[in-house]
Amino acid sequence: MRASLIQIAVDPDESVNSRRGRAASLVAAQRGADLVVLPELWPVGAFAYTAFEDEAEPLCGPTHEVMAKAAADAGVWLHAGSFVERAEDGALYNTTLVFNPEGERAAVYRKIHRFGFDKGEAVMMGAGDELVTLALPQTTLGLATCYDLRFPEMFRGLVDAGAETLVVAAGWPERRRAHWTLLAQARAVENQAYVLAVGSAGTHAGIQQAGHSIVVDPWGEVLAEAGGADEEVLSVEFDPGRVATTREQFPALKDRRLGLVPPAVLG
Ligand SMILES: O=C(O)CCC(=O)C(=O)O
Repeated sequence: MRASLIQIAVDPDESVNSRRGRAASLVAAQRGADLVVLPELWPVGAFAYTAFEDEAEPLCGPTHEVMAKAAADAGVWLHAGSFVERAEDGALYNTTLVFNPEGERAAVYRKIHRFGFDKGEAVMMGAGDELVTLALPQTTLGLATCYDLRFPEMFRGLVDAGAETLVVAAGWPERRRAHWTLLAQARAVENQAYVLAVGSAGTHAGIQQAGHSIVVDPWGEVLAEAGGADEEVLSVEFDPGRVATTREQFPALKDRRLGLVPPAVLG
């Protein structure tokens, strides 16, 4: 199976429309790949909070339209990163769309863990509450967005639902790049799954992006990593069958102890 991770640059000098067109061209150039993945909130920028309201789109808005066509033109499964969705009730969500090679929408995932503690996305957006997996012919994807990477229980939930390839679309800051790499490898090792983690490039809203998109195999080995924080397409061939063989040969997931008794409260 071949995947292309598009580590697109999010630059405030480029309009959202222009970046949409450029993203579509980058996707089109990946014909021959099985799966193409874009990062989190690439149309507007993950930290461009002041633009969220103005650039919010309905589910079937311009990003949906352009990405559906790009998937069909390239004939690929397209994980179109995420965009700022305005739901029918007016609430904003950090929403991921996946399209099949015919350009039909195959999955929608609303980011579950919102970043920012008491500001930014955490107060501006609603939280998704549904885990999303998607069966492709070669592997079952489990969908996650950026800050979700810090929550191992979410990934276990995805694995319990059948995920073999965990896709993380991010706008991860350079300041915490070491966490990005470490957590991507940890999620792969503990779940004996592939991790395809794509970040964005450039600097927006004063936040330098980490780039360094990374693909990790079910043994925790790094199969491919972007060279830095510039725009880059990271292409990788991987064997989805290695998830099953790794889980058979080193069956640690079978040794989980669920439902442990909580510690007694003393005194
Ligand atoms: O957890 C982090 O360090 C980064 C998370 C983040 O930037 C996001 O979710 O947008």
